[in-house]
Amino acid sequence: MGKAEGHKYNHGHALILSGPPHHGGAARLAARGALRVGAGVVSVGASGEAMAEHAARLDAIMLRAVGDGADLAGALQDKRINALCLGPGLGLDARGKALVGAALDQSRGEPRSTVLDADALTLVAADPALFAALHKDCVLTPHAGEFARLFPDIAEKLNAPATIGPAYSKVDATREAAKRAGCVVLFKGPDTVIANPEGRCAISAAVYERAAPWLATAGSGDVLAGFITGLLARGLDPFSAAQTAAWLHVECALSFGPGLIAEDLPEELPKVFRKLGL
Ligand SMILES: NC(=O)C1=CN([C@@H]2O[C@H](COP(=O)(O)OP(=O)(O)OC[C@H]3O[C@@H](n4cnc5c(N)ncnc54)[C@H](OP(=O)(O)O)[C@@H]3O)[C@@H](O)[C@H]2O)[C@@H](O)CC1
Ligand SMILES: Nc1ncnc2c1ncn2[C@@H]1O[C@H](COP(=O)(O)OP(=O)(O)O)[C@@H](O)[C@H]1O
Repeated sequence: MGKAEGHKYNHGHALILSGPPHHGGAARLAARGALRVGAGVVSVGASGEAMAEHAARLDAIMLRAVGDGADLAGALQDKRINALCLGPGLGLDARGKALVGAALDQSRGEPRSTVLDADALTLVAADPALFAALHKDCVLTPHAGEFARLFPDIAEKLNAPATIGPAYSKVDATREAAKRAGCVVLFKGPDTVIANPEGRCAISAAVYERAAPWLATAGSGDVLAGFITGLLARGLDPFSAAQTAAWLHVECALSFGPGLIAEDLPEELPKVFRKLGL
């Protein structure tokens, strides 16, 4: 996690796509998370109408005009952009859907590491073609509601009362979902489960001495999506990026304590890194 050498582009360029004007907070939270976790460059991609709002709120984070899917495809000609995040505050309109389609389009060659969260998950759940376009460098970060939209049959099995043992668990559900999606799935909650399509699985539990109920605050999931995107930009593989981000997310909450709001999470990272000796 330490930054031993190199210039900013050696630490990756993360692009966070934002949605309509007046809904930019979630994307800015994700961008701040990506920057604090160590991506060398972070940009927010916004439509023309949303640029002024972002410009008034961003300094170290750069801004790039991304009006539609073609603009995103154009931006991705820049191979230094090595991680994408779509979903936080993206919206469910035609532009949001076109951006998710362009992000997942593999016809340009090597697929980009891509975090799909929030509205992007709802869009993927509603469109079989988008679901089919998911690839091994994607990370899906559903909460329970989004998980049920994406994998209704798996959620039904998970939520059914167990009549004979062993019960079908959140670990079973997340592994099955990752296999079906063909990518890493991070199923959020106090008992966050991360699985990859090959069956590898990790649990990031925020319970007992690691209980962090303050994480149940608007926007904390957006910051987690940003942490994962930043770690992907830094070159971690999807499973390691998701696992490390989930652990750091809880560490930041524990370090800050009660009263936490989403904005505090990225700002707590330097303290957590110092404690780790980085
Ligand atoms: N500061 C900002 O700018 C912020 C902006 N944000 C942005 O807002 C947009 C909408 O995001 P969203 O999360 O509010 O709505 P969405 O997921 O579409 O539906 C929520 C419904 O799902 C259900 N549900 C079931 N289980 C659940 C669970 N574990 N956790 C949560 N929900 C659960 C539940 O239904 P219920 O269980 O109540 O029947 C609930 O009514 C999106 O773009 C996001 O990025 C937010 O990130 C906040 C900060
Ligand atoms: N009681 C809890 N204890 C620990 N972590 C929690 C708790 N409730 C929610 N979280 C975590 O907080 C985050 C909430 O994300 P999400 O539901 O997407 O909210 P938002 O859309 O407002 O950002 C997830 O990382 C989840 O694991």
